[in-house]
Amino acid sequence: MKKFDRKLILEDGSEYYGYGFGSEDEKVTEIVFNTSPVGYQEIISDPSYTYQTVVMAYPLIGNYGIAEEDFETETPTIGGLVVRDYNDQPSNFRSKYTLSEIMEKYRIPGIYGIDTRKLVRSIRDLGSRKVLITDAGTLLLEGLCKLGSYDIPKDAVAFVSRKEIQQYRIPNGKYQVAAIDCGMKQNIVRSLNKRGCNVTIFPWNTSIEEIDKVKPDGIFLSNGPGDPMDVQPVIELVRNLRGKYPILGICLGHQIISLAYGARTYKLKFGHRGGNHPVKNLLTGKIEITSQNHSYAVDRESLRDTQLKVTHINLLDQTVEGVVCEEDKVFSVQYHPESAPGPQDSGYLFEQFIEMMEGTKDGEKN
Ligand SMILES: NC(=O)CC[C@H](N)C(=O)O
Repeated sequence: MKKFDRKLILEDGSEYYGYGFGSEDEKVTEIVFNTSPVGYQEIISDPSYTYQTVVMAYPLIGNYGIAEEDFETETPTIGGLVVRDYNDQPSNFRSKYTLSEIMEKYRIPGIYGIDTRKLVRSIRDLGSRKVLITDAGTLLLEGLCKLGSYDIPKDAVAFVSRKEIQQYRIPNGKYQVAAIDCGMKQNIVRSLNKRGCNVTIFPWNTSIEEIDKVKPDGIFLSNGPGDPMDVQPVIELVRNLRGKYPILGICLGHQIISLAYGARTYKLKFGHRGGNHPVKNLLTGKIEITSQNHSYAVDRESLRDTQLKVTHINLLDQTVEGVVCEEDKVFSVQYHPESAPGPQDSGYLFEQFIEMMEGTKDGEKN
């Protein structure tokens, strides 16, 4: 048997030996798991995974390679990737690179040959926690010291957000959407463009004056990494924008909206990451199968004293998955209607946003 050359050390002292792929960097990150059977390219390039190492519960990863058109961001920033079996010989006519090549390019360490069933169970039992990905020869004590002395940075949104305004215009675009980039996935831009929206993307710390200048029909608040409480400037921005424009928020954007209206957020034990989470739409009674990727959730009790109403709940653990303030034309969801690959049940939320913008265009603006 080939000799192990890399390993994971977790805060509880457990070690998992395997083989390296991607970059050989040593890193401390937070360990989480994702249960989607496909979508590893979108996962490694989703900015929401900044400073996190993802364990893929599905055992075979890499087999369809990497396609130029499928990146969620130009520069992937995920912390690391852990898989059971890595396939370095993709078979797919769209594939341009192997997963390992891209992970090497963006300095993302990978490890394969790991008992991912055991590791996922340990994350479920003990929760998400810090992990060191390192050479197989690193001593356990040395690794534990590194884990203990390193705090995961809180600047993830500032790190991944665009530094300049960027436009994505389409021929005959009917609506102008101003998007606040906290780590925005490209498929959200594609989803809006496809439905007739020009999108102007602003850095996370933009001012309301800058946004007003483009005369938007609606505001979009993006997904993004880290704790929503760490992005106070965006929470403040939403307090000023609400009531002035229709607003749609996704994931981090949903948490930011809830905080702006006075609700609270909290960290889940190990979060929700996968492509088959059932969510109930309380307004229609329908159930959607959704794609999810989050560690934090909005506290349901804390919404009571706000202007927000719960619109969606997760049927696995009853957590809040969507809210609305009808008066202000503000709504948001914790999951991903733009998901690709993934269930398409929730695409109607973009149509709902467009209807709100259409209503406002007709002179209903508050
Ligand atoms: N995908 C996201 O936007 C994630 C939001 C937030 N960082 C969380 O983990 O809950």
